[in-house]
Amino acid sequence: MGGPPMSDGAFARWLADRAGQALLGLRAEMGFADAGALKSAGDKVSHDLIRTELARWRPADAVLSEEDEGSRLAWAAEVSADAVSRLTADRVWIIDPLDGTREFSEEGRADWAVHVALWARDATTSHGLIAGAVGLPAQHRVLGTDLPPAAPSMRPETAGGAQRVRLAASRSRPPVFLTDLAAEVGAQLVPMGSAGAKIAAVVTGEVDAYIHAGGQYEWDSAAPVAVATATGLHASRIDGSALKYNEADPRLPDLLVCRKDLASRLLAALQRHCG
Ligand SMILES: Nc1ncnc2c1ncn2[C@@H]1O[C@H](COP(=O)(O)O)[C@@H](OP(=O)(O)O)[C@H]1O
Ligand SMILES: [Mg+2]
Repeated sequence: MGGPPMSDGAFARWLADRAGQALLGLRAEMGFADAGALKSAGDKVSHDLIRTELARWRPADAVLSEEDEGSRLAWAAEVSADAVSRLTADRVWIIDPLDGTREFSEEGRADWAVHVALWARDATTSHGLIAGAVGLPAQHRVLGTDLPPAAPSMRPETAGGAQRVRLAASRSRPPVFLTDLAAEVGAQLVPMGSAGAKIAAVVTGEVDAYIHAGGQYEWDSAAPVAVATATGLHASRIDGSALKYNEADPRLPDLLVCRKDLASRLLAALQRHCG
């Protein structure tokens, strides 16, 4: 029996795909009658699988996973063994075993994802991420930095003028300022679950941008941001500053991911609405 792919990018893809297949199997086995039970089982099955494979194939690396006990704590407050090791480690896997847990539990929805990213101390990128994969099991695809998709091109303008910007946002917790911002820039809001699914939709050109504010953690965006930047997209905080990963405090409450040609226009609008 062969082992998993050796390069970190191909390994991230392999892991995201394996976890995604397990999650599809769980949906088929449990059905949708008990959403709470399906969500809990999904988080656990995917986390356990990824944790086990990382321990087996990358034993020297540290891990930050949404589903680890104490993962949301800032390191300075209450120190768990994992929090200490990841802050001194040279390589840290940042994992969201099931992003869009709510959508995973709703029959027919495909906007949920598995996130596997690798942060490295000696990375030359501003975010520090050197590999990542976003599994979209119900869409039967995995996007990864090992084979980054081509950057989406600008859409042709209509005869009557510029196309409306399609702006993805949370279905359940969109930023309070977003309706006003969308009206100002003439954007159409596209509600969608999962940060990974929304960033994947920007990568594939199904939408033009994703804006989030009001709360999120590093694992919600690490893997999809690694793929987005490998593809040549803009990814930053909503004030334009760099996204940083493997910080002592894992909260990373806001971000903008979009085509590069839209970045200055959207950052200027963000400055007016929440600067
Ligand atoms: N205000 C907030 N505070 C904390 N996490 C948030 C948040 N808004 C969104 N998120 C997290 O970001 C991910 C995408 O959210 P959404 O689908 O609403 O866009 C979800 O991850 P999980 O599904 O992994 O919990 C969700 O929990
Ligand atoms: Mg998440």
